[in-house]
Amino acid sequence: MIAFENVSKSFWTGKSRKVILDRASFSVEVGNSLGILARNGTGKTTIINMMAGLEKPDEGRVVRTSRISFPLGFMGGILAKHTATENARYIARLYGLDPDYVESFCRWLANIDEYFDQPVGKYSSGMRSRFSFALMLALEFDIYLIDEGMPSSTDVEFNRKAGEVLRQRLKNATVVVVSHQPATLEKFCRSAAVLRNGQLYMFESLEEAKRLYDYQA
Ligand SMILES: Nc1ncnc2c1ncn2[C@@H]1O[C@H](COP(=O)(O)OP(=O)(O)OP(=O)(O)O)[C@@H](O)[C@H]1O
Repeated sequence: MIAFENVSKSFWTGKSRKVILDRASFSVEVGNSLGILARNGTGKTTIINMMAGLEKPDEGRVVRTSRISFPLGFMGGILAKHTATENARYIARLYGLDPDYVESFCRWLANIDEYFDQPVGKYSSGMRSRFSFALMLALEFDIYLIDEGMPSSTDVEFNRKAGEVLRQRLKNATVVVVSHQPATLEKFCRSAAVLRNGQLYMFESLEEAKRLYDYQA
């Protein structure tokens, strides 16, 4: 579970205060995948980062009682001067997993051939995003955090394999997806929420959430 208790978060823009959350309380339960609809620039990444523990609220607290992933595509734990092999094995040890399994899973999914043994700093952006996505799926989490859907990969084989692995994972895991597009949420989520004026409004279904989201358009 991830619970936001009276969480406030805002940024000073140089001219005014941009409010992301204003004393907001809500929770994400394991087993109930949640899609959050929010317009661009209203705080999607900030909320996902607070769920992951990468950013702190100004006030209130975020309680996390499950194994929560880093956000999909987050490269913060991957060192550019090390190879994918070294990164995968190091992160496997940090999470108490078998390094051989994590390395071979990432080799299979990321589809970057001999570059797997080159420093990550030499990768194209597509290779980096495939590797970070493979790494996230190799680790076992209760809740996966996804910012704006799947990575936009042009690698057809990767998209097919990654989509299949994600579908398998979601039989047992929960996902939180933030997006400005309802269509992105349809694939993953059971319930939905709308971020609006510093509050997160929760709904049982995406259809209900879309009504509030459309209303403000
Ligand atoms: N560290 C920061 N300092 C100042 N302003 C920030 C900071 N981080 C984010 N912001 C501002 O807060 C707002 C929300 O940012 P955030 O990246 O969470 O939004 P988003 O909905 O994910 O945006 P996008 O859809 O464009 O990626 C934006 O106006 C952004 O400029």
